[in-house]
Amino acid sequence: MSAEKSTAGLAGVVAGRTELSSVGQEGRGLTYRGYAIEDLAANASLEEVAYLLIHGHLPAARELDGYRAKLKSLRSLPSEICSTLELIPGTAHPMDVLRTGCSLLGCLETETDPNSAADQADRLLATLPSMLFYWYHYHRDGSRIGFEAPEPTLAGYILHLLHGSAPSEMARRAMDMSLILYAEHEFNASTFAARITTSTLSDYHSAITSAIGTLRGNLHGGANEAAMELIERFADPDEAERELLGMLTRKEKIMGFGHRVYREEDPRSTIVKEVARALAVSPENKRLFAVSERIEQVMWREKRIITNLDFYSANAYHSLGIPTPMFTPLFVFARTTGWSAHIIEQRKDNRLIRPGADYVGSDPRPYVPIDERTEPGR
Ligand SMILES: CC(=O)SCCNC(=O)CCNC(=O)[C@H](O)C(C)(C)COP(=O)(O)OP(=O)(O)OC[C@H]1O[C@@H](n2cnc3c(N)ncnc32)[C@H](O)[C@@H]1OP(=O)(O)O
Ligand SMILES: O=C([O-])CC(=O)C(=O)O
Repeated sequence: MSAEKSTAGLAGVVAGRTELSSVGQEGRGLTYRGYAIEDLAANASLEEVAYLLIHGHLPAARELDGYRAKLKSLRSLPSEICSTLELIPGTAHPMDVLRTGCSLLGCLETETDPNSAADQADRLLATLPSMLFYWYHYHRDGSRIGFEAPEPTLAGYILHLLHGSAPSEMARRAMDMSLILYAEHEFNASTFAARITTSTLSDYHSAITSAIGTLRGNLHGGANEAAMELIERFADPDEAERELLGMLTRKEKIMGFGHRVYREEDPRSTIVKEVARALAVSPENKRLFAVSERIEQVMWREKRIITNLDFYSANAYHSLGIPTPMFTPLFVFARTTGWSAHIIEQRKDNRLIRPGADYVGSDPRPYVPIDERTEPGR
């Protein structure tokens, strides 16, 4: 591999320091502030993880109760946001809705104290699901939903607002686990975008708006939606195998596979695969799970490329009845915790992030007056 290819996309370049997560030490493994992702996913809730990331320690029972109550009290939207959500077309992508909603919240509740990022994070975490589902229901059937669902957790609130009724315990737990898995991941592209914006001394909402826009693309958060679209294309595992081989021959990218840091295993994929397996109860979801397993087998056999978190998350979300265009917004709800913690960390020891570039353009040349110029190719 040429030196140019090896560092293209900043691959392998260490761009700063963080206490928030360790990713892929020796090609595998993930910890949030030293706690293994396996332990957090099995035992914690998103609120515990959010508190850990943003405030620095796992909350004691009283702290957790207070934190949950605070988030619950912050769910209502200002009327200006509701009116704007009504104006955004129902055909917009939900990621664009969240990007706009976050930006508008920054206009209405502008951050003036850089030490208030944790409070800004609480408000945004609490309101992002309200924004998405207000917009969704308004454009689906004209209803203006309220925000008083009696759900103490973010996981329950998301499912309740989407479906309009209390979720099952199994669904609530699956959503909580998924949010934990998606919460934080070191210097991924969207987090780095948030840190770059923060490094200019910009405000909290600008940093998160940058991050949402960066997460939207298919090479990053958008991959969970693209993975679902792929899985749904195939009637059965044999068709999936045949078509996949063709895609690989044509050098097409298979969404939900590969990772910049993990080479042997994305530990979150192993966890979410079991969540997806448990949720795949209906014949239709069992079929989609079998198709997914075959795609995984073929990718490993042919290319030695692993599933990343996005692949089986797609199956899990589909089984939970979540519309595919809402998959990446769920990633936003979760990653807002990690982004916020990174904004706080960046501010603690800030220096403008501004890398250099190798100039590969023209040699110096004289300016040509406009009446002496010709159009290229003419
Ligand atoms: C939560 C997340 O954001 S995780 C990432 C989600 N994104 C996806 O799932 C999109 C699909 N995956 C990809 O495009 C890539 O694997 C990325 C963007 C995640 C990582 O990109 P990079 O680190 O630049 O890829 P990397 O250098 O490891 O690629 C090595 C080789 O494997 C190939 N490869 C990597 N991923 C895939 C894939 N999903 N499908 C097919 N081939 C792949 C590359 O094309 C490259 O082949 P080449 O050497 O012949 O050019
Ligand atoms: O770390 C990355 O490159 C992508 C990411 O956000 C994740 O895997 O959660």
